[in-house]
Amino acid sequence: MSDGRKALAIKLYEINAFKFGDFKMKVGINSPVYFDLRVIVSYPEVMNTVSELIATYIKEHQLTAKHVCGVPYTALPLATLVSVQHGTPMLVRRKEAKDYGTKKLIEGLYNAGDTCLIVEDVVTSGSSVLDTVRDLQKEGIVVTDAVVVVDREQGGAKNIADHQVRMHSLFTLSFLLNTLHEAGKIQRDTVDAVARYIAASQIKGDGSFVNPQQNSIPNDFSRTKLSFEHRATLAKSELAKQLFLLMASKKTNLCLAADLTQSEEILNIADVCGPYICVLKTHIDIVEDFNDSFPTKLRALADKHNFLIMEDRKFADIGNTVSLQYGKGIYKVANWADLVTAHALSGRSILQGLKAGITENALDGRKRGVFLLAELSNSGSLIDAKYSEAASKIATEGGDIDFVAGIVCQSAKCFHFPGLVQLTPGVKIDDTVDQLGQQYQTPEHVVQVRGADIGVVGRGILQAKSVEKAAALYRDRLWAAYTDRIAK
Ligand SMILES: O=c1ccn([C@@H]2O[C@H](COP(=O)(O)O)[C@@H](O)[C@H]2O)c(=O)[nH]1
Repeated sequence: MSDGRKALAIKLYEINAFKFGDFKMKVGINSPVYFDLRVIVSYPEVMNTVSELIATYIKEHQLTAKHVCGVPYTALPLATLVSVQHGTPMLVRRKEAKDYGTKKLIEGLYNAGDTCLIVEDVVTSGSSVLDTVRDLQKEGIVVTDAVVVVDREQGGAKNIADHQVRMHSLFTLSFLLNTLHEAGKIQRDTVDAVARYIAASQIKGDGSFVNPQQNSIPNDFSRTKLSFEHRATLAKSELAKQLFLLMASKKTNLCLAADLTQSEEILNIADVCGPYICVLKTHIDIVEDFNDSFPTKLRALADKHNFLIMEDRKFADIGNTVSLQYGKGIYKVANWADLVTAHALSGRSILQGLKAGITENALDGRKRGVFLLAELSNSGSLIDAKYSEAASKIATEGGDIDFVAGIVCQSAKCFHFPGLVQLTPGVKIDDTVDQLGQQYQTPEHVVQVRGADIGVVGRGILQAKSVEKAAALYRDRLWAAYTDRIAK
């Protein structure tokens, strides 16, 4: 059972059902760790494993009951599988009574005095389990046990036991953290920081906190407080990991937007500014004299100065077209760009399309990654908060998150996952706007207020008298803003 549980713990982490960051909880405080077991319905093999583990647990501990009931809503499909596997009839608790027909809160066939076992996904304070227990008890149903997938160890087990219901868990938070640490997925620091946080935020049966000071507990996992080195250990994408480590070792979070139309100009500026940047960003379709040797020369400079190349193509079509645009045509972007940008407009298929565009020719031993656009820097952009949220969801949930290195956006609130890189364009020291809608902020503002990990500078460097001095200045100010941010 233990090996099966360990494998499942790692799988839950890999599919982002278990994540680190800064999450607002139902109990009113923010948490550095969050379980989102809703995602497992998209992974039938995970659903199967979880429900089999619950069924085995019930059998081994002889938790026999006449019915099984899932706490709405996430645990409902799990309870259904357990019911079918055990041949135990299910009861369904409605969260609100229908205002027509039977107006019942508990659906299914039962008699007063019947026993019922509760199934729940995650327990924090235990209040959701107790709400279900209460509604069952109102019908005269007897509840003595609840099986939960994850016990966050914040007092829920005791609060539930105070109502004469035993809580059994497949996983405690400590077990999950230690398993991930043993498997090399997270650092000891992460385990210790979460443990400190959980110990300091124990919840009593009435929903109040044991430690009245709990609101002052710092969440060490707010992404803007973590170092790039630490965030590299939490990244799910190889390119995000590489970029965090590159920034940390080279001490630069400057991306140069090389928006020039002649290939020689781009190569010259890449050579001069290379020592100061972590990423060089191109718009290959503005280059007037493109030929096949240009990407080869640019790659050589990227290797010489240790920076990554990002083609800011902002792909936005259906998956099939995007795969052709990425891998084929004159530019064959997939062959030379470490990173590309893409709009989230067409949904998840954009990621699948891009992955499909990486052809045999592009397999040079390097990984590829994408930055999804969740916000734009220009005035009058049609992107709204709902769109940004949906875009960041695509970047953090689902089977292709290993391909997403980061998000292009303008605000720290846009996403929470510390394993993604925030790239923020619109950085200039001496202007606030251009003639065509671009809006600029200072390096300090984008990093410390807007949450940028990388600041993108184009004309601020390209139009300077000395591009090298300007690159050094932007590098210094962006980097100092980052080091101040994590020191505070
Ligand atoms: O929201 C966005 C997304 C991308 N960009 C790109 O960044 C640079 C900015 O250049 P500046 O000269 O510093 O204005 C440019 O390549 C844009 O295509 C952006 O500005 N805003």
